[in-house]
Amino acid sequence: MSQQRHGSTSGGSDRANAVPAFPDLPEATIARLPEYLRALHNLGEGGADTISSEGLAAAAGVNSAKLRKDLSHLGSYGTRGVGYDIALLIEQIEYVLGLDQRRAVCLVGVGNLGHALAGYDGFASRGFKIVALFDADPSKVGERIHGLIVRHIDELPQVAVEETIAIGVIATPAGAAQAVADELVAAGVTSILNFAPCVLSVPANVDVRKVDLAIELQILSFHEHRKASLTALPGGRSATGAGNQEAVGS
Ligand SMILES: NC(=O)c1ccc[n+]([C@@H]2O[C@H](COP(=O)([O-])OP(=O)(O)OC[C@H]3O[C@@H](n4cnc5c(N)ncnc54)[C@H](O)[C@@H]3O)[C@@H](O)[C@H]2O)c1
Repeated sequence: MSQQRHGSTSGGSDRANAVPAFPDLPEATIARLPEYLRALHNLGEGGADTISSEGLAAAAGVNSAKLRKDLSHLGSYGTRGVGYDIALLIEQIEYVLGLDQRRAVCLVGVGNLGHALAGYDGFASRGFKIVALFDADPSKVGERIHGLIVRHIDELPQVAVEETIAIGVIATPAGAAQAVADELVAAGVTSILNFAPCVLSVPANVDVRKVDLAIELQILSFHEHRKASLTALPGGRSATGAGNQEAVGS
């Protein structure tokens, strides 16, 4: 779930040639771009310079026609018989996702989930640095987690300016999440990743994405239910093929 905003930018001259004036991308395409990026990095690290659309689609776990359509939105069509230039495509996707700029992240709520997120190396390796941790519980304030000291939530306005925090992650109980979102917005944060199981109300210029693993499990439960009902049909119809893969959160 998200409210997506598309800014406009002229970009540098090389990039302006590589990517059409800021592309207006379907939400589903935006959600798949990080999957393509991850697959491209893996392929590049494996020594490949180019990749066919079928190869990249298989590595990203999507259908190749969908991948070609997604990449055509970036003005990237590959070369017949050669495929896509991996380094160029990485540059194009990183540009569109804005990953060529450092984005400071803060985390609010340093409980069970917050501890795990604060210690996750995967953010830094993908260009996001958690620069501050906040909690309202005085017994947690001052605790050091992976080199960062937990600060009281009251320090958020000052730290948000000092660290130019762009993205706030909420890992508080649902009952506190709206108040925390309001504090993040008041501190100038315009993108929020919400792990709390609730809907946040935010101004139109603020983007929110929600992560809820329970919802993903409920969707898988639906598919289990559907498969069981198919095999229970007379004649025992059963699903075949490669199965469906969707990235969590897409
Ligand atoms: N999205 C998911 O898939 C997923 C998975 C697990 C947990 N969750 C959710 O994540 C949230 C955190 O779960 P948890 O198990 O870590 O909970 P927790 O109780 O261990 O931690 C919550 C932390 O938030 C802090 N907090 C409470 N109010 C605050 C406020 N106003 N300002 C700052 N900090 C505040 C608490 O002091 C505590 O440290 C819950 O909403 C939970 O439902 C989501």
